[in-house]
Amino acid sequence: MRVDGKPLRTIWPAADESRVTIIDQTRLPHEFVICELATLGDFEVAIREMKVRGAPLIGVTAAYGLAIALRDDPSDTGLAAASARLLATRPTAVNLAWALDVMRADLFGLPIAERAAAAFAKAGELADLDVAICDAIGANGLALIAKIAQRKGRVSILTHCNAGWLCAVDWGTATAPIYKAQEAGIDLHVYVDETRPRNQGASLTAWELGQQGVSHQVIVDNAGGHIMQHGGVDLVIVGTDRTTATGDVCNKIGTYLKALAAKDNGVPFYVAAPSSSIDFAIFDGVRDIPIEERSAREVTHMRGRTDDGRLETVRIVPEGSRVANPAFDVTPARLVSGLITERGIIPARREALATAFPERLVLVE
Ligand SMILES: CSC[C@@H](O)[C@@H](O)C(=O)COP(=O)(O)O
Repeated sequence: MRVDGKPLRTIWPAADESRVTIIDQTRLPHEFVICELATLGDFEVAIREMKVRGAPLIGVTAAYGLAIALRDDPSDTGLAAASARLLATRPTAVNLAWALDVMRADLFGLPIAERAAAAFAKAGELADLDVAICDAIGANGLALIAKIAQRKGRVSILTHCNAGWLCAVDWGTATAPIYKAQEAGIDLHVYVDETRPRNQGASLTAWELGQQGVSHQVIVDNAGGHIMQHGGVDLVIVGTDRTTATGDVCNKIGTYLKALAAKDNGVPFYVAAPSSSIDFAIFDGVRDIPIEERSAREVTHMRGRTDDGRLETVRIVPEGSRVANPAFDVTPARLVSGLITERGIIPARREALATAFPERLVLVE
């Protein structure tokens, strides 16, 4: 994608393999700041504090973090310890575990002296794979948008959180079909849920759609149902942090309410679901997906730029009020019209997932 007209990925390695560079997403949309990650600790902080966030990007970042850690200790113990530290940074998006599993499977059989270089190369492969997957999701999702465009002309899409190129390495998951439709000349409008408490919609999705020149409006999280009732939304596309073997979808808190509103209003609700987000070991998302509980401060405080240009954080909740801050919720498969995967659009059903991704099936049940 492009920032100020220049092509960019969200993460890129230094030529000497000593570090990687990321966009610090906690500074957007007010400041565009890049920073370097050179130690395992840097990677842990970047993921935990959400300088990088979004399921696919967390996975790729962890892969690079493992590669950097192996430069100091490439032994079996070093590999296991670094992997455990990275895995502990965030609990919900399964891409993190997936990327670390893929890395470990590749590295364990290798001579210790070769591991660090091999790990760096493998992390690069995972980054490229993510781009290819999102590109394919874009091509598959484009067909949905094109069909609506044929019927109606302008297509209005609602999205939640940031499942844009900032959540991945490039293209994004939910935004890939939107960017492909834009390239195809389809007239589009995107409603962007602000996505409290961290405002990934208002701060990140709106910023990136603006950079790409896509028509959009930020709406408060409670507005989507109203707009759907009045025929304003043709299609909902969201991302996923973990898709179960049965097609339940865990995504940013508030996604479930949008799915309910979509169902009640006959609006198709699609989930852009890369295979790296599928957890074939989980069958009941509501019961079994670990939901990250984040700090109360994300709810009690808001950060923004004042009219005279200062960045300020202010309290919006009374002192003394307690806070709950679950970061994700689960949308049951019955509310999902379809999963837009890199292998096509499939029903959110166990048989369809197993048929599309047979190599990912696990034997547990
Ligand atoms: C494709 S990444 C998942 C996204 O769909 C997004 O909605 C999301 O939940 C990201 O969560 P975040 O907490 O910002 O890492």
